[in-house]
Amino acid sequence: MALIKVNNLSKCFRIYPSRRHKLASLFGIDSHSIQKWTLKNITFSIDPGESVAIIGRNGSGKSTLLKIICQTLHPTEGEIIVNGRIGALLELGIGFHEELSGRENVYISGQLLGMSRHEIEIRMEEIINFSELSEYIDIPLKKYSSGMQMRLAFSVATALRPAILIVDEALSVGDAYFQHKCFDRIKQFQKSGTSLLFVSHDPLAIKTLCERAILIDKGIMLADDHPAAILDYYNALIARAENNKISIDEGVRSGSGEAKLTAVDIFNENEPAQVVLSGSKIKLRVSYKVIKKIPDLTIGFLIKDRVGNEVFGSNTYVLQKTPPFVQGGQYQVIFELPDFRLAAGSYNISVALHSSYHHLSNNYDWWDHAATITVISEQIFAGVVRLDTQYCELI
Ligand SMILES: Nc1ncnc2c1ncn2[C@@H]1O[C@H](COP(=O)(O)OP(=O)(O)OP(=O)(O)O)[C@@H](O)[C@H]1O
Repeated sequence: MALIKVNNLSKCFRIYPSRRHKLASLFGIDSHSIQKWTLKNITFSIDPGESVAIIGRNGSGKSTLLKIICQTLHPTEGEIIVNGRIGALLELGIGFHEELSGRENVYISGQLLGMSRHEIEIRMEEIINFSELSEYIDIPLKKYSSGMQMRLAFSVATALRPAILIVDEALSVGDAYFQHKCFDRIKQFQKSGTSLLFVSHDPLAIKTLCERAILIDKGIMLADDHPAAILDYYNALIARAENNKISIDEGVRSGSGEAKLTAVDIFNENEPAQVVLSGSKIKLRVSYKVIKKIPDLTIGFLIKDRVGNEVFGSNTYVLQKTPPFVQGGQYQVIFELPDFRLAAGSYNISVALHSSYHHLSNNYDWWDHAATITVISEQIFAGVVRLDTQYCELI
């Protein structure tokens, strides 16, 4: 018997132009709302012990689907059958009360997860120990950082081994140490037969924890396959969206236009790539044309992580190279990064044509988010870059 069965499920939200209109709808007066279908005809089932990732771009409907499975939202159409106790770690903040202490929140969210007060009391010490928040457990939650809230939420959600563990992206809020602790517990549960339903943008975590993945885009289920196949599909989807965005949205380009970037492509071991293994050889190919006479040319790139932190940048000026810049010429240059040791995650690359060291002097063309790259890693390390580490013992 399937643990979760989702049959032709659709969800429609009503959007009101104002609070007043929303309030009026409660009294049966609704002339202004519009319908927004967030999920359309989703059908799949999950067997006991199966671990499945839900993958999709922002706003594609993943959280809505999980909330329906957890029964905190009702579907508009279709049915959902759940045969087993759910342990859920949804978006941070759900079921938590800022004014109450950590301990009081454990009682409330534990009960929301179907535990009795007695069951929570028995497990309270273990919940607090796992979260490592004993010093803070009796102060109001509003004093907690988001990482601390995540610790508490995960500890409660996993206090009893559930038949199905549902983890939304909340885990990514925690620090690397606690994330590992969570992953260890998830793996232990999986070994004991718990099914996992996991929403993440982290390809490595998906491949490590799940044997199946479902891709949702704009509320429609596009595919249900092995994680590797789905991640390829997903990356193609992102790349297409990025390209579209760039061609239609001039806001991501700036510059005086004397020289123009025409394409930015990433190659991994000579093959075009969107997903690369940490430590492999990356080539960044920059195509450009020189439209007007310019005094000199510097080509630079800047790699940022998905929250916008600058990870690494360089340019032809600091590399002491002079790229060709004859008026009317069309050129391609390659930046080779032979040991691309970034941590697993998604990065975007901005590229610029300017003069001298910095793009603030004569910015010809600045292309923000010109390319995106997803790094997967077989090695575990903290931070954004894997540095060579030697260990020796002094006797
Ligand atoms: N209560 C609501 N009322 C109206 N629209 C909503 C509501 N909840 C979600 N939506 C809309 O439904 C769409 C899907 O949202 P959802 O949070 O499920 O996407 P998601 O795939 O989880 O996105 P993300 O990766 O950004 O968390 C979004 O356009 C969102 O604005």
